[in-house]
Amino acid sequence: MDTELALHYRAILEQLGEDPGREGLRDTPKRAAKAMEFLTRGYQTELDTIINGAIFSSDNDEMVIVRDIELYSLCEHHLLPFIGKAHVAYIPQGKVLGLSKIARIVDMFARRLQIQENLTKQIADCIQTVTQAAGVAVSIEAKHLCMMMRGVEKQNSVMNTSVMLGSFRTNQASRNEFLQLIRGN
Ligand SMILES: Nc1nc2c(ncn2[C@@H]2O[C@H](COP(=O)(O)OP(=O)(O)OP(=O)(O)O)[C@@H](O)[C@H]2O)c(=O)[nH]1
Ligand SMILES: [Zn+2]
Repeated sequence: MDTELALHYRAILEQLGEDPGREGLRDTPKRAAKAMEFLTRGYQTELDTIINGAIFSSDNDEMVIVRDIELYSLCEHHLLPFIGKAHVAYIPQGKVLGLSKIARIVDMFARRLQIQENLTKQIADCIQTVTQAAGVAVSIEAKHLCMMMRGVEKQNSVMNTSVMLGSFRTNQASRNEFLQLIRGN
């Protein structure tokens, strides 16, 4: 029994002039539905489940930075992928977060229909809420297939977005340190 999503994919194939009954396409509606559910699984993700209590007391108040977290998302305008890297930093204030949880938070928001600016802000706000950090900085660089495969067809442009919260907004030195670290200096 095909899911409703699979039936819609079947209708799309018909609209494209294809024969959904031909051998190569017979299971495609089912596969495409499964793939789309995977690519948007962030809608089903519960923050508490991914954090799983991995917040630890610490008196370290120096910047924690996780660089080069790869991300795959879908642009909400064309449902085409955008692909890139996120860099996340925070300045702890009594609590630190399990390392993998930062990447899990990135995925939770990336695996939804997004624009890059909102994705960046949602990650920053979430890390702030979870850690109660003195400051949070998130930077994302990504290439958008909707600009590469279609439309304006620019192959090399990269979009950079960033969000700074708390002391990253008010303290130029923290901001500069973050920007320097994400450039790999
Ligand atoms: N700011 C922002 N824009 C995005 C993002 N992803 C896609 N877009 C843009 O969303 C816009 C949608 O513009 P429209 O004119 O409605 O759509 P379109 O006719 O398909 O536009 P073209 O891509 O220029 O052909 C385009 O400029 C896309 O490049 C994103 O993450 N952030
Ligand atoms: Zn797009």
